[in-house]
Amino acid sequence: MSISARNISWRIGKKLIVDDVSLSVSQGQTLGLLGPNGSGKSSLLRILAGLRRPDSGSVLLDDADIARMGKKQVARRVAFVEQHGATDANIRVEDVVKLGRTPHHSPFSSWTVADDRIVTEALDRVEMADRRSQGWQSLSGGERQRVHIARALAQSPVEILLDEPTNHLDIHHQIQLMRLISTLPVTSIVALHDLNHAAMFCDSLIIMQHGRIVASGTPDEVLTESLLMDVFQVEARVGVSPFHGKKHIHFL
Ligand SMILES: Nc1ncnc2c1ncn2[C@@H]1O[C@H](COP(=O)(O)OP(=O)(O)OP(=O)(O)O)[C@@H](O)[C@H]1O
Repeated sequence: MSISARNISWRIGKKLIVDDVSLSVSQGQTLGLLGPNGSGKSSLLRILAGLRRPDSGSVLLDDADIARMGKKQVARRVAFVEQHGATDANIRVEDVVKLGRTPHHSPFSSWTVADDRIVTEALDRVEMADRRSQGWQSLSGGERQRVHIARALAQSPVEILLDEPTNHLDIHHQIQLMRLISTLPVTSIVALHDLNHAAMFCDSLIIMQHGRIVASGTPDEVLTESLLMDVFQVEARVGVSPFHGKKHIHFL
C-alpha cells in the first residue's frame, strides 16, 4: 500500500474527532473522503499528512511509520493542499510554485534545469503558466487555489492529499482538476462535497460521520439512496449515467 492508516483516533478534550479510522490506498489510486460538515475529514487529512499526531494508531507510507520519519522526508513524498492554505504576500505565482521544490533541496544544492521543468509542468497542468509572473495578491480565489495545487504538484509527491480542492473553482476548472487528480500516477486522497464528482473520478470512497467510517468501497457500492438519506438526510435517486457509465445522483 502507498499510504495506510491503522486505527487512528484523535480527540480534543473529551470529544472524539477521529474515531478508530483505518484505510489504505494503493499506488496511483484516488480515494474520495465524503461526509457532512464536521464529520472529521480535514482532521483526518492533517493526521495523514503528518501535521498532527493521533492519540492512537499509526499512519504508514509503504511500510514506514510516519511518526518515525523526519518532516523533510515526509515532505519529499506527501503533498497537502489545505482548505485555507496561506501564502506570503508580495510574491509572484512562479515563486509560490517553486516553494514546492524545497524538500528536494539542501541548503547547499542549487536550482536546476530539472527544477525549472517541473515548475513549468505544474503551472501548465493547472492552466496558470501564462500567469507565472503575476503577483499573488492580484489573483482571484480560484486562481490562488490552482497555484496552491501547482505548488503541491511541483513537490513531485508520491501521495497528494487535497481538502476540498474544487472550492472556488469554476465548473471547467473543477472538472479539469478532478480529471487531473484521477489520472495522475500519484496516490490521491481528496475530501469532497460533490457526490457526482466523487462517483465520476474516484476509484474508491470512504464516508465519514461523527469521526467514524460508516461506509467504504467503490462509488458503485457506496453511493446508495439509503446511505444518502441516513448520512446526509437528502432524498435522492441514484442511477447510472448513460453518458459516462458512472453512478449519477439526482437530488429531489
Ligand atoms: N482545533 C480544534 N478545536 C476544537 N474543535 C475542533 C478542532 N479541529 C476540529 N474540531 C472539530 O472537529 C470536528 C471535525 O472537524 P473537521 O474540520 O475535521 O470536519 P470536516 O469533515 O472537514 O468538515 P467540513 O466538511 O465542514 O470541512 C468539528 O466539529 C470541528 O469543530
